[in-house]
Amino acid sequence: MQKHQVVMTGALMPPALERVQAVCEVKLWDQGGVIPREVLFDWLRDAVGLVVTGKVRVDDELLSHGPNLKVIAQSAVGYDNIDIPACIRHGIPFGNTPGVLVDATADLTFTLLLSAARRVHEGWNFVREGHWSLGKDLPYGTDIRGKTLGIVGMGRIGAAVAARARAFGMKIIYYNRTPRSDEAAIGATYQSFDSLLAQADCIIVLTPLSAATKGLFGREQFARMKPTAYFVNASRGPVVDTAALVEALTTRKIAYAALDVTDPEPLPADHPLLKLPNILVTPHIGSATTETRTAMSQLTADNLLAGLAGKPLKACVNGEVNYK
Ligand SMILES: NC(=O)c1ccc[n+]([C@@H]2O[C@H](COP(=O)([O-])OP(=O)(O)OC[C@H]3O[C@@H](n4cnc5c(N)ncnc54)[C@H](O)[C@@H]3O)[C@@H](O)[C@H]2O)c1
Ligand SMILES: O=C(O)[C@H](O)CO
Repeated sequence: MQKHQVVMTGALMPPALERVQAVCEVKLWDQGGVIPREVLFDWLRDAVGLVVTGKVRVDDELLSHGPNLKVIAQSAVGYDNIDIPACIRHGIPFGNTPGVLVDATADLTFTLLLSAARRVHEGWNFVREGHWSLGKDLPYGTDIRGKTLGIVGMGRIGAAVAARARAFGMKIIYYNRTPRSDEAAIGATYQSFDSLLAQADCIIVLTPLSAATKGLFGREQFARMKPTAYFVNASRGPVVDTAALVEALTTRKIAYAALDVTDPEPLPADHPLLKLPNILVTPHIGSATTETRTAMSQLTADNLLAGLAGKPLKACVNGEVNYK
């Protein structure tokens, strides 16, 4: 039986990769970094399937180099790098990985808040430098019990963060594109964006990146927050204006930031954010556990194989596409 020609811009986890390789001839970019665009264009010429991992921009230009593409599957829930209208124009279904990464990402997001509030990483650095007693170099942290948490983007991951925050005794308010009909079950109260900014002791951002959310947090928004506010971003870097965040942290418009995502990514070693004392940064590891990355890879393989068979994808973003 002739195998399907598939391009992968990075490896899926072994069990999923093996499933795909059993029925597909896979051209895999395994040299680290982002696959150069010219290489990708060349590889796409005969491909019927494309698996995207990492920062690959899928647009009209790319799709025009893959005239035989029947499906694109990305191992991530966020798809701000994919031009969905272009996929529809080219008649290509696009699949992502919602749901399976909710708990891992919510765990990491809440860990960022706790680590920042309790100065965990600073404590560790302090001990490694040979210190022990608290002094001016290791200020007290802050309690989160009884504090107001504002979640911006109350979707799947936002609701899972709310469940964790409830267990820690926080009061939860949220701002979303539309209020949720199940907010009583989530234990959160809808607020306007400005009201949330003014009331929250801690703010967690979990919206997708879109035209509406790019730069949602800028100078004006940081100025509206409490000077004691903790700010956590686990969505996408460009939802925050980085220069405005640096200024807000430097001038203590807000107290502290913890970021799993930044703009740019990766942050250059000499970036101003990394020089600040009141920040914690992790390298976009929200979903990075073995179990979750395996589940994401399996769902990506499911989407790919369904698309190659001309069947509806398990998780399809552009469900209205006419299957080739
Ligand atoms: N740090 C990581 O590793 C990591 C992991 C997974 C997801 N993410 C990011 O988290 C995002 C959310 O994932 P999810 O599965 O919870 O998605 P989701 O679609 O379930 O939730 C997103 C929520 O944001 C809301 N929203 C959209 N636009 C908005 C706007 N303009 N203003 C206010 N709210 C808005 C939506 O109504 C929805 O409730 C992803 O798109 C991705 O960018 C990051
Ligand atoms: O969107 C996602 O799934 C995460 O950011 C992993 O890339």
